[in-house]
Amino acid sequence: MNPARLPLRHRLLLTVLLPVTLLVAAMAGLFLHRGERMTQDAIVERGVAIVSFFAPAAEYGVISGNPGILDGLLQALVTQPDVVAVAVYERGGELIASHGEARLLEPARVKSVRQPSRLEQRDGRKGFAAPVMSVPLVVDEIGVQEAAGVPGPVGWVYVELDTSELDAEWRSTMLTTLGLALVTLLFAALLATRLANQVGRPVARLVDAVRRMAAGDLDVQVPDHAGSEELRELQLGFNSMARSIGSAHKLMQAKIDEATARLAHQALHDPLTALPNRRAFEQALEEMVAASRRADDRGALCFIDLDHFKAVNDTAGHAAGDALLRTVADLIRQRLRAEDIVCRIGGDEFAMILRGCTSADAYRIADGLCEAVRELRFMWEGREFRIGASIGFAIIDGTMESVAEVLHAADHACYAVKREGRGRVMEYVPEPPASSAG
Ligand SMILES: Nc1nc2c(ncn2[C@@H]2O[C@H](COP(=O)(O)OP(=O)(O)OP(=O)(O)O)[C@@H](O)[C@H]2O)c(=O)[nH]1
Repeated sequence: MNPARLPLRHRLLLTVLLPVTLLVAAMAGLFLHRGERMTQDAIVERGVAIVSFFAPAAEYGVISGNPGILDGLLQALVTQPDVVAVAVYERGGELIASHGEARLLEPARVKSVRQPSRLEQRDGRKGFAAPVMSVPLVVDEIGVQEAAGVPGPVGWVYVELDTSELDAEWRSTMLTTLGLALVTLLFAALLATRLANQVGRPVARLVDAVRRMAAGDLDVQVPDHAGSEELRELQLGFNSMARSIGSAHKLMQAKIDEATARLAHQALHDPLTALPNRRAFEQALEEMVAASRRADDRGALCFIDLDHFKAVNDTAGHAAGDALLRTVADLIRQRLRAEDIVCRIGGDEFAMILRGCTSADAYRIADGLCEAVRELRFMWEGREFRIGASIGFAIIDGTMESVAEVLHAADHACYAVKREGRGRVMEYVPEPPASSAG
């Protein structure tokens, strides 16, 4: 596991807890180890001290072989709080006197002892033994003095101590130490968790918010109440930055939507008259023709070509021609029903798609328009201009195969009006099929 890949919160926890745990464990271990050694050493020292004192004191009793002499000494020893058994052996290994119940006593081992020492320890007890040495005296011309040479032991003493109370005390000290170490670790863990939460959580939320922003969620905000002032500033800064980016994005999106709508409108409308253009006209006509073939939906396509429009352009200029085109567009628009469509399909050419009408209806509407254009008095810089309109129409009733056929029919009718003198309305009449020569 690579610690660098851990989340920040876990890394903070690890950084604080690992050294603290190691330190507490090392301190507790050292304390327990040294404490135990010192306690055991003190007990051994005491046991050795007791047998060291006991051996010379028992010398006379051992040499005399009289247990009665040793009795008082043994009684005094067992009154010591931790001394539970004492025993005295003579040179041959025979037990001379004893007191208390010795559990670890092995006479053979006692007799092998050459100096005060610990023999055995088990079940909360420790056994100590020491040789009883007798220093023989010689009487010479100087007086009474110790004989030369190393004498052998004349007997042995044995003392057994009960250390269970000390052991229990030591166990309790050990448990207290371990408990303290545990409490210290828990406290450290609590502080580390708080620290990790105070720093790690806000940072994790910020990271998450940045990711959501990158994924397109620009309304994202983070809570701004982190414990540390620097983090709080970071949170507030992020929120204000996110708000700015969000509103800039919304503004930009609104402009894009507006531009897109404008482009879409421009693509389908004539800039001069604001009427639907040729493209929109073709779409509308396709729908109308499809509807007429699908259902019994009748309509009419009218082509309007202005008469003598060029004269206005030539006499009063292009601006006048433009103004006149706008006037005529308004005129046609005002005369149409809501369900009808009027488009500018060329220079001075307009087209109307009339829905749900018969041939008579279409004629009436077109004728009314023709009359209105004829009546129009267009004024430009104090001069009056008059124009006319030639209108040809074709009925859309599902009998024609295609849009092209309908277009051709209306155009044909309009051309016929132009040819026959302008200024009126004519319906397209299909030519009768050529009769077969009889
Ligand atoms: N002002 C203006 N003139 C245009 C525009 N588009 C085309 N024209 C002009 O409109 C005229 C149309 O020509 P015609 O239809 O032959 O002119 P007309 O006098 O109506 O002829 P008839 O239809 O035979 O009566 C041309 O002179 C074009 O230059 C435009 O957007 N603005």
